[in-house]
Amino acid sequence: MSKLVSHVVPEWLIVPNSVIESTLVVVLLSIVVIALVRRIKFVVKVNKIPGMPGGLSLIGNVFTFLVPPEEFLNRLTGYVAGLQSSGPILRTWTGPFAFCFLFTAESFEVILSSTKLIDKSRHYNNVLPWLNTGLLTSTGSKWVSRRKLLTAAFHFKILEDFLQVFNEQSQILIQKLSAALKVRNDFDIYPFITLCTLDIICDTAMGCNIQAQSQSNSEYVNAVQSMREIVAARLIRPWIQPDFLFQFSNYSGRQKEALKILHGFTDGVIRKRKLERASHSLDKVTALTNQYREDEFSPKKKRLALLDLLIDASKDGEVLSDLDIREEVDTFMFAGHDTTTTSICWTLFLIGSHPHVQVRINEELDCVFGTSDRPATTTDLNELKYLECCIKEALRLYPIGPIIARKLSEDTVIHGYTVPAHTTVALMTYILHRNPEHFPDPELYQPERFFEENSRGRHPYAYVPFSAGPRNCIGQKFALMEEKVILSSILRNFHIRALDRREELILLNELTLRPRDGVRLHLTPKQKHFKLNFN
Ligand code: HEM
Repeated sequence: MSKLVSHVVPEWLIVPNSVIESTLVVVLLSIVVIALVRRIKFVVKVNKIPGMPGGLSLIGNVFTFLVPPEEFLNRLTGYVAGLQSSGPILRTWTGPFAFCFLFTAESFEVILSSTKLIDKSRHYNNVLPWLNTGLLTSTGSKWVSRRKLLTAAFHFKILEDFLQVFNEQSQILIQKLSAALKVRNDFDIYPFITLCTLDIICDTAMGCNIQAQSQSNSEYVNAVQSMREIVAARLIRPWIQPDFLFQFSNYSGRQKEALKILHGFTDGVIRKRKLERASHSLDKVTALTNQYREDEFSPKKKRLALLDLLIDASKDGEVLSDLDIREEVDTFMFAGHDTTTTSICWTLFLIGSHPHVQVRINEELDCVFGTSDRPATTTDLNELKYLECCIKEALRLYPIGPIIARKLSEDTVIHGYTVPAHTTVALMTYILHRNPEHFPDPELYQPERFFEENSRGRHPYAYVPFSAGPRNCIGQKFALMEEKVILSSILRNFHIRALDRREELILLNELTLRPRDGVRLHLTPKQKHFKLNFN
């Protein structure tokens, strides 16, 4: 063989095996040394930042936070808030991963206003099997182009179109609550609101009516619920976060089943919508917006859905494939219903715990609607200013995303400390919103804080329930509009009283910050032409 080679390759080009081997060893060693030096430099840089006490070498503060789910948020926020006096930024290690907790408006501004620091942390990976890299999870040029495209979908003209859905579904909700009242006056309102917002998001995102409020046991509704639970479970159980370990857990099979239903459903809706559009020769968004038409899922006239905009923008697969469309529709399904449900429930709980706030809302509702039971118009919603302050103040005390996490793509100076690239920064909105400098007596529920005259001069990053900057919540106007319609419908029909006290509630930071045992309310139907006065 070597004779054969020597015929083909000149003698001087043949390198002895020993030289190849030693070169390989040198190259490998150099790679290891470079990686080691980089790692040491990284650790030294991170450790210059004021750290959390009690960390162990190699595993850091992992055990500090290894607590049952219902204790996690309390433990974390209690710990970080208690250490605020040691500095405006706090570093910890969980295993090999460096974390910095941020809780000041100034540090939030550094991260959130940046157009470069847009990478989500690895904690978001748990939703990838469902959402793939849609708007919530994507980064780089993909996120930039999708954000531009999808911003059009939240144009106020399109939102006005959705008002009809918000009103229709709120009406069904009132019927469901009235029916429930025939059995008992106190109950957990959470499941009622969940099904209502699920119906709304299906209709507005996909243009189909799944009638979750009427058939709460539908396959799709159950699959959404399953995924919600699985993603939440992975968030608080680090050992099932890596996919190769997750596949051995009990959740894996359940996730496969749920995804089959969820993706199958979205695929089906996209296919049918495309066929419909082809048969109607509807390829322009404007044509669709102006032309309401029959929908196979519902006998009623239908309006434009977010899906239509995506199909339109897809340019027959040139710009977006069916898979691209699906990941965005799924993202809206995920980001657009649990969030509003939780926010509505917290607002109801806080209004129901503060009778004087409810009296003021009733006065506003009387002023706007009188005794009429007509649906809400855009003008009505603009006039519900006090109700809006109630929603905002609830989001201050209970931000739906109490922690937002980013992975730094470059070294970043925060409060004079250089936080190196690859560190995860955890923005603690829950603590930020309780800073007495911005919100005196921070634990009090005072919607008046958000009156224009009281908000003037407040740091622009002191209140960020929808995040802020280029990666803020794309659905915030949608959310506020939907919440105002649902809340005003409930409060026009019922007087509410919260049955639990705030200090008794156990908070769970799953996908959203929610009370573990729901929101128990006592509902009393309002008499027509009879004004309730609780002074
Ligand atoms: C009260 C209701 C809501 C709250 C409090 C809320 C809050 C947030 C927050 C804090 C973020 C940033 C998350 C992060 O950076 O990790 C976000 C992003 C997002 N939200 Fe919302 N959200 C709400 C409702 C909605 C609705 C109704 C939709 C859609 C219909 C929606 C769609 C999205 C999307 C797609 C993103 C990702 C945006 C991007 O990265 O460009 N959200 N939301």
